[in-house]
Amino acid sequence: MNVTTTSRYPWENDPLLTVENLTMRFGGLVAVDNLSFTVGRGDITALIGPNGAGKTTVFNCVTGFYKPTEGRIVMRHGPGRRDEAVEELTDSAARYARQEDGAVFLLERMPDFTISSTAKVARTFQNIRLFGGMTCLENLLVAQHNPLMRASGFSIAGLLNLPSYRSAAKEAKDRAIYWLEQCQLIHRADDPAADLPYGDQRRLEIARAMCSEPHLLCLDEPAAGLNPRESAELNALLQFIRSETGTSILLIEHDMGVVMKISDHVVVLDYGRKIADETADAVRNDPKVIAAYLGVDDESEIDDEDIRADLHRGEHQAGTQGGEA
Ligand SMILES: Nc1ncnc2c1ncn2[C@@H]1O[C@H](COP(=O)(O)OP(=O)(O)OP(=O)(O)O)[C@@H](O)[C@H]1O
Repeated sequence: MNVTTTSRYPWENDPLLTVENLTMRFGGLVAVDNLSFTVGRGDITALIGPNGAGKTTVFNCVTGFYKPTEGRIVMRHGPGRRDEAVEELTDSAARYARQEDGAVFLLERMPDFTISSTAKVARTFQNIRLFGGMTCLENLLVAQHNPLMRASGFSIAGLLNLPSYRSAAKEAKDRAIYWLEQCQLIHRADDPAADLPYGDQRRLEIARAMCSEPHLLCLDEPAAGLNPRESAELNALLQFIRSETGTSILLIEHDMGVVMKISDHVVVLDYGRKIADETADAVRNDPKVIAAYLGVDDESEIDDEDIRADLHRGEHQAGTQGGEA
């Protein structure tokens, strides 16, 4: 049975991911300090903060690259909070539990490859990690290696080219072509990934992640190094992904033009701690956020036009986003 609660924020009523009291220490350094936040189902949630605030460390914990020092990271398939199922799972030794209409996962217990294949969390990296010598199409087919291996019966059906394998292989290719089209890269399908301009490589990484049909897409600075036209194309692509596939997006981004235009919800970190957790509108006017970006301790001393202007980039368009209360 799902417990229904009504919260001030829509993302708390239908959470896809909850990060609960997450702490990550590296020796004496506390990179993430007792952090809790929620990613709403179908939302674009941004994680922002100054350099070294702990954003990538949070991604690495969510995607299983790091095992958190403390804390719980819950992923839910299917609607609702599923509080009872989450507590039962926590009390057991299991990593995940399936229900009739969904499943709950404790990501801190799962190895990284099952977080992507079973919990359906995909990610891109701050530094592009494509197979440069493979074509764009091949990069997208490699991303679907797991379902293809299953369909091949781990060799026999594939070797004999049985109908079940042929149909899985066709589906994988169709999916790859679909995402190349959506990312405006279909004309580069047979070119080596390394030959693509930087902005195209960033979109190819997103296409590759989408081929695994994730419920949650984690993007680490997808707008880094993009020119204004490419940033606008990225905004359109992320909004398309949300509206057409329902995939939720968790975004680390320094480009406030991207963050403020498309985010339903913004979480702000500073020195590993959460200092704001609000709609984009509320965050851009928050003195604590402006102070963190300026690196000043006394909020009353803030009067920096550049930071204010940066946080207000995209304000007009943000007002049109449905998720922003
Ligand atoms: N593997 C590691 N070992 C030791 N310290 C680490 C490790 N990974 C991150 N850190 C430290 O943790 C802190 C947070 O780093 P993190 O990369 O998460 O910040 P960030 O907010 O993503 O920064 P940026 O915006 O510059 O990418 C930093 O002080 C960093 O040096």
